[in-house]
Amino acid sequence: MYHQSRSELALLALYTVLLFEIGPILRNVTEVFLIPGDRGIRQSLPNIGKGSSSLLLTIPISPSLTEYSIFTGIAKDRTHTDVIFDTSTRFRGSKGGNCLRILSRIIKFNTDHTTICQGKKQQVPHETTEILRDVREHGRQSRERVPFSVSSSTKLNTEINPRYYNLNLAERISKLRSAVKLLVEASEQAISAWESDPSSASILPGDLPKVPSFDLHNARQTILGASGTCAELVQDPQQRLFEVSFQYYEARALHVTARARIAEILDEGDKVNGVSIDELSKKTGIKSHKLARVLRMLCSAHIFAEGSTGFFTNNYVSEQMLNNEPLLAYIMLPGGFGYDASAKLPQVLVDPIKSQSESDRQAAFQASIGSNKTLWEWLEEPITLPDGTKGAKPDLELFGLSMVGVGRVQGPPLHSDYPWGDLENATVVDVGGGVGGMCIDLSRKYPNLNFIVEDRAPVVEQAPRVWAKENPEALHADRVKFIPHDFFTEQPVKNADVYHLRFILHDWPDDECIQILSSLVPALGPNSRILISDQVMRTTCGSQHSKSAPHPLPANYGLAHRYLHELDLAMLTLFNGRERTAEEIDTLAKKAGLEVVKIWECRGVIWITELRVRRV
Ligand SMILES: C[S@@+](CC[C@H](N)C(=O)[O-])C[C@H]1O[C@@H](n2cnc3c(N)ncnc32)[C@H](O)[C@@H]1O
Repeated sequence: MYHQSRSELALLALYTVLLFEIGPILRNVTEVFLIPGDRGIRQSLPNIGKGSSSLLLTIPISPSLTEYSIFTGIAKDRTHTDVIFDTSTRFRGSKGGNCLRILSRIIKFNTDHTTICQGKKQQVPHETTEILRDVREHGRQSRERVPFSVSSSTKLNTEINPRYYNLNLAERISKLRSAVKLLVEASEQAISAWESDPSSASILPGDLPKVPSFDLHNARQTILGASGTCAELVQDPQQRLFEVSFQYYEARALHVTARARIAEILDEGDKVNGVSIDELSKKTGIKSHKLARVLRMLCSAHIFAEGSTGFFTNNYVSEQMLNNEPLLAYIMLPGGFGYDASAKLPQVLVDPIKSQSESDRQAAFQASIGSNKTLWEWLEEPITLPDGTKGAKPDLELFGLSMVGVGRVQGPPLHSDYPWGDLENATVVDVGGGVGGMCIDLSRKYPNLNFIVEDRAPVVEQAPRVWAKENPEALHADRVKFIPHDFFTEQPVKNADVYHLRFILHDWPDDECIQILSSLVPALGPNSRILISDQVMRTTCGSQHSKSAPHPLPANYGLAHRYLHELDLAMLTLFNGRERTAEEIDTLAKKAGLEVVKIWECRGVIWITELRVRRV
């Protein structure tokens, strides 16, 4: 009786407080902590405040007003959005449980989602155990932190401090529902695109990727973006940070398997039951349990499959590595000098001189090789071969081949989504065109176009051999010429219809890009255009130059944009270069006397930005 009246008294006080003082705040409550016992709350509070939880207010069930004011005093210093209940030791028997139930009615939260939080090393008092049991009897989890639920009718608070945006549960729920809806709708779109064109659903190893229909492309972007948004909302945020921090091991695992040619070994073995890890170990020389762990990491990332324990097969993703040297080269490229350079990036970014530098001789790459040579100079440096003679660095060949690999995968949308066909028998000058990878593909698709491939002398020297294999007709019909040319000097081919630069500007800092573009200007005729084939960076904030992803996805489709950021940081690491936004390209263009007239959004990661002489 005594305890009953004390608890009722406490509840009355609490009810008054809830109604007049904290009622409005409770709309933002995202988590509830149940702190067992007076001593417990003192021990727990500091931990809660410093740890993972968030705390706005303590609401002691204890009738002790002194204690109450201590707790609210602490709470007032914090600007979080949780509630702590102090189930005082004064509540005995099952009264604590009753209090909890009554409270749940008053503030309309569901005790299913009450967080039970205990202070460190604290002994659970008898009555707390009863509360826990009481909670459990109602089909709840106990002693575990469970998110506090807000009814779906709860209105979103759009006026919350953005700092605590992610703590607003109502917003989180609404976002998750919208992301799942997008995921379902976009998946149906992808399925119907696959059903109307089954060849769009798969790609055979070695085939050029098919350019997807616009519907399928949009659906893919949305599915990836929505998956990322769902993961962000449901995953433990601290665990997510750990995961990203260690993510480079996924890349390392892929490099190991590409180097060891695992896909090919699996393809030669038993495709139904899989190849045993012992056999893989024998063929690669990598100790079996070590290789198994590397492979299992990739299986969990949906690359390779382990059908039964210790037996591996290729899957739809890993089989793309079969007999595809250019693709393998591009996969392995970031695993060598690129990876070594990336290890220096954190250090270089805080170096007072190097961090401020925009020079392509002061990037992380130079810190990793211990000299100020550019990547191009370093690649061309001869090395001493095992027989004592001088020869080319293996990285040089790998780089050349990898450009073919990336071009094959990312090129097709560039061929389809720019109106090359309207140019009829135009001349395309490929500036820094390598051996002409882009032009080879265009020459096959548009037989009326003519090409001039320009690059540094040692590169263009290799080009005729490549064309003789890839498109001998174009070579014999004199549709292609090769000119050694340094793109920092004036363009020798005048009045061409197209000056094309693929994967060029992103390799260079701004000043060099302005110089490259300025060197083209004197050659431009009235109908000349410059086409830049590079990634056009979009941020999560969106841009007036490209369509934003549907709400609630990040404007740039988040996860779908991941590779673009990876490349952007690779360019920073290797050259102090960058992948640029439309606004940044426009700024460079203007400084060179040009302007962006159109961004051609292509159905892939690279887009085409069209520049013309600036109208004054
Ligand atoms: C990333 S690769 C791109 C190659 C080609 N555009 C493609 O898409 O496959 C950059 C190219 O720029 C060339 N390059 C670097 N510096 C150059 C310069 N000063 N003048 C001309 N080409 C240069 C390199 O030899 C290399 O072929």
